[in-house]
Amino acid sequence: MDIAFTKGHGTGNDFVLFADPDGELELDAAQLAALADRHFGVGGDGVIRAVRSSALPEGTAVLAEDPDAEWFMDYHNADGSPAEMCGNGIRVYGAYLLSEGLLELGVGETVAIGTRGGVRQLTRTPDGFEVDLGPYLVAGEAIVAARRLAVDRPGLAVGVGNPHVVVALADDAELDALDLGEAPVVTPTPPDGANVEFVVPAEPLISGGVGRIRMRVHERGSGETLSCGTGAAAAALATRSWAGDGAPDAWRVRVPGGEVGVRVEGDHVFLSGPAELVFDGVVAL
Ligand SMILES: N[C@@H](CCC[C@H](N)C(=O)O)C(=O)O
Repeated sequence: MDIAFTKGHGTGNDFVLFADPDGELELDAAQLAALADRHFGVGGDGVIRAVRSSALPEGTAVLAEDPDAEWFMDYHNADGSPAEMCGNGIRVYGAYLLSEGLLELGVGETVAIGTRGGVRQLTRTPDGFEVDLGPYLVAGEAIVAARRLAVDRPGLAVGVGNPHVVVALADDAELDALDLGEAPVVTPTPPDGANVEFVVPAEPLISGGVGRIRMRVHERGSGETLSCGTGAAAAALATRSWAGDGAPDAWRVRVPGGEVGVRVEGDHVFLSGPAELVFDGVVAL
């Protein structure tokens, strides 16, 4: 079977995207992992299928939540496992729908997109997209061990549609020394696994009313990546909660692949950043 794909990324978090509007291509986990394989396939941190919500069983709940959510982001990690949400992926998905002529959206306009985590509102901005990640939950403590981390550290569980555990480190040297080639061990084990973010404050933490942090991430199902949008939101939310009263609502999160913006409004958290399409091709599966 030949699949026409587009390769895209958001701050270096890269994806293989393909269109299957009517839900005719049900790829299994091994086929999805083969697409994402960096040696034997196209290569990516995840695979995104553009499919109409009406063509999927999950779409029933999505369309009940928002009948305007015509398109569903069918997201899978590099190992072929499904995930509820992808913050970088949904921006790249927006760019892909536009480039394929499947969506019309002017700057400042918003579209509803279905995901396994529910409907997300995606707004086109002059330099990319902003997504409303919805209501967040900062709750639950854990202990995290990682290679080259001298002592285990406390972690804070954050839910933004998908599960995260955020760990504060002392400084850049400690962050740079981490070996994320192996998954950090989180205790107690999260029932559905977790993405794990390690953060350090910038110096100063807050300038011009904006909080600034650096982050590295080990993603569930994908390993260490150059960026994770939902992870950046989780990292900003955790740092904001540690900072206490008076902490800013706006954050800039530096990741190995660039920088994204996070802002908190009420009980919702928003993520903004670029979305790049890099090349198209056809791959035989
Ligand atoms: N890179 C994504 C998150 C992708 C899903 C994640 N690995 C999970 O399993 O929850 C992002 O930008 O948010």
